[in-house]
Amino acid sequence: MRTAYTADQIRGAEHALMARLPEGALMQRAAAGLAAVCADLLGRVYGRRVVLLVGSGDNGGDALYAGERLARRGARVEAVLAGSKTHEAGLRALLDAGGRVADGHVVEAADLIIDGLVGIGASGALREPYARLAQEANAARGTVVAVDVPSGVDASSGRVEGAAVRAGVTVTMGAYKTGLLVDPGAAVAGRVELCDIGLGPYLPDPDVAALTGRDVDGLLPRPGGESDKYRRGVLGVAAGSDLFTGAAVLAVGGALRGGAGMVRYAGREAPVAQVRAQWPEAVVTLLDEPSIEHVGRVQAWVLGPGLGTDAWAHELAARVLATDVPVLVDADGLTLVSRDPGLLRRAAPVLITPHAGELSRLIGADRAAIEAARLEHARRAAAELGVTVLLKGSTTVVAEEGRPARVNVTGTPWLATGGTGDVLSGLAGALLAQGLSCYDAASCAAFLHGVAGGLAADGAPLAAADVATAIPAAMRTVAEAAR
Ligand SMILES: NC(=O)C1=CN([C@@H]2O[C@H](COP(=O)(O)OP(=O)(O)OC[C@H]3O[C@@H](n4cnc5c(N)ncnc54)[C@H](OP(=O)(O)O)[C@@H]3O)[C@@H](O)[C@H]2O)[C@@H](O)CC1
Ligand SMILES: [K+]
Repeated sequence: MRTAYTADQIRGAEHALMARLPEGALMQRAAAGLAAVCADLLGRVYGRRVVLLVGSGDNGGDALYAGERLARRGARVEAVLAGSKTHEAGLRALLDAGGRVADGHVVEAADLIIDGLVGIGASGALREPYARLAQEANAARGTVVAVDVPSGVDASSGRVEGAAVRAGVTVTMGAYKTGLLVDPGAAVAGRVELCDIGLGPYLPDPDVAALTGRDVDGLLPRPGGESDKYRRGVLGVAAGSDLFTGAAVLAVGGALRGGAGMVRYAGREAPVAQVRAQWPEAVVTLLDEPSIEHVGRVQAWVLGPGLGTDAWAHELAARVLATDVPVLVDADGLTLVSRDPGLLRRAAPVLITPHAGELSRLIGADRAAIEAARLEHARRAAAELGVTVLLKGSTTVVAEEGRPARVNVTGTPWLATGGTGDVLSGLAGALLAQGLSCYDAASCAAFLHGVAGGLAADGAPLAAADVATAIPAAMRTVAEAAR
């Protein structure tokens, strides 16, 4: 499990650790780690041009001391002093080692640029001249190494307001910051290298966590010798309509590949015909009425993909949500519950799987605001609606009250195509039916869906059905990662 922390949590741990160490020791550890990564990136250090972008706080101090170390190894190090003040001891150390303060534009010609403008002490959008320097670094040919977080990224949320450094590598001190795992911050952090400065024992419970393949493998249900199709978990799927038959086919496909013992599909004529034709494995019930009375027992439901939003669909949604088993609500199901929030008031667990637009209707927030602060809005929705939220998008986030939010780190931009969400719903539903909690089912499904998308795409476009087909291979991939 990769864990990450807010700026305040990091600061608290740093204070506790600093109290036990001589002054400046932590910054020296940070600088040593940073310089080592930079030296690796440069290959040969001697004679290479390194530019330090130095802000007024300790983030600039880290950059200056790392610059000192590189200067001692023969690099030509120049510091651009951007702040109203500068870490004095750090600057002296750099100058003593042969480094210089830059006069004029040096960023463009650098082999390596160290972004020490701001770290966890930043607030709000980058001011000038920081914002201009961030843009110069982004336009330069040299590798950009961010200290702690790329400047312009809010360390606690991943939020970016205005300009931000786009790093090739981020060397983060002591522990991951939440903003390095959540877009848009994650997208500009590049490869993240964790520099151990001894913070571990002082860290509190994490703010967010990201599952690894090993974690997912450990959580996935495995059939035992005495398993039969009923004991392995039966999933009900209420999806599809005469207009949208494909959503039903894709959700059932995701569910069948997700390891459910059996999938019961219930729907209207056209999707029933399609599901029957595509998936002889599914047990299909044609619904004359919006009722699930004759569907048979299930351990969980997927409700909503392609279901439509008419009175018939509303009635079916009400019946499904009136059961006492976990329900995953997606797509049209989300539209129905946003019109009739009372439907979500039930004792059994609910997992909702919105994208930003669907979430905006559910909690009355602006879509762009949700995209900019995904974690905050997913948490808000979980608290306000009393459900588990899987917010889809550039970084998929799983939020549930009282637990650290989970951030998904797998996936490919090729997954942004019609129908992949239906596959995800089927997969997550299958995991729910097998007994995983909403929290674990959502985070494992997001992880596997991302891996399956990568395998299916392999650098080229994919169709949603390919993702469902690739789910077993994704499960084998996480099993191999765990070995
Ligand atoms: N503590 C430790 O033990 C260790 C800490 N370490 C390192 O220290 C970093 C934290 O250092 P920090 O607390 O000094 O804050 P930091 O991120 O440098 O920025 C603060 C300065 O930025 C400025 N500023 C703020 N917002 C701004 C904006 N929008 N646009 C422009 N300027 C803005 C603000 O200036 P002011 O507003 O006062 O002019 C303020 O002075 C941390 O990320 C890690 O790298 C490591 O060495 C490990 C040990
Ligand atoms: K930085």
